[in-house]
Amino acid sequence: MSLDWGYTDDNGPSTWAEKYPLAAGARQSPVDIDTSKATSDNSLVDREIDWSYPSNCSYRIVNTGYGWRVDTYGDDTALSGGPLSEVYKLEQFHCHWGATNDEGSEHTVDGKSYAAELHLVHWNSEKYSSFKEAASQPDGLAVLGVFMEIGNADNAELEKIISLIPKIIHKGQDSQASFDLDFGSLLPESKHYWTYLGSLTTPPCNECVIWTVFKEPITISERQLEVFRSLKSVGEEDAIEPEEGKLVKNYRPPLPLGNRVLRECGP
Ligand SMILES: O=C(O)Cc1ccc(OCc2ccccc2)cc1
Ligand SMILES: [Zn+2]
Repeated sequence: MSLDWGYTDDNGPSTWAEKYPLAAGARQSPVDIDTSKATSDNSLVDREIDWSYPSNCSYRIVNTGYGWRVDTYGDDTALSGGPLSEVYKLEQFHCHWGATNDEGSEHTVDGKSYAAELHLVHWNSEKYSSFKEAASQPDGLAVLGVFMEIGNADNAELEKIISLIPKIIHKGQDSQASFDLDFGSLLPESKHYWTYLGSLTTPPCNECVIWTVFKEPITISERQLEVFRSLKSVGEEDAIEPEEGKLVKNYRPPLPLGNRVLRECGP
């Protein structure tokens, strides 16, 4: 069964616009962050970006066929300040990675890729009544992008998620877990970031995202990244060779920033 879209040569990012016309828009993500083009903006400093996530929450981790995704039940979550005019709720978070460690992030910085990129997806619950409705609005979603670089030590918070991946190797599998996830540990210490108006980085590529990409990466170990790459893009019932269907890459390369403003907060 051929997928509508994916990351292989015949259904990858260069083909998406055929079935998802928004993918050819002028406000697409990701972008290469050309640091020489970033402009400082005091309003970003005056209203520091702020988040609050519960320390203990129940989660569902699912293999979407394009990677793992943790669905949160965002009741007592909140993201505000910085480039945001309203309060946004956390809907889900997921990750993008590559086949080798010299690629994998979606955003790049002066042409440099990181090994992976974590996305925490929030929706504007002050203005809209659902995630779905928000995803059709220009200020509907706020995604925090966190670069991940290879380090010697395992990332302890990510390990709680990684320990569940063997239960969701095939597309469509999910696992319910209630673990004490400290989101703060999934974010870098520094709150310095770049921000710009963009889109979903996967079809339907809606141009509904206010992006905040942190400057400081977090670390992940090579072993942990290999666990991500062990996920499969096909269901358990799809009879394929063991090595086939492995999700070794699920990132979209950068699109032109065009005449969009790229702002930064912090050096
Ligand atoms: O990759 C990203 O972080 C962007 C992104 C964020 C949320 C997301 O949700 C799936 C989805 C959103 C709207 C409509 C259909 C599907 C899909 C992509
Ligand atoms: Zn993403």
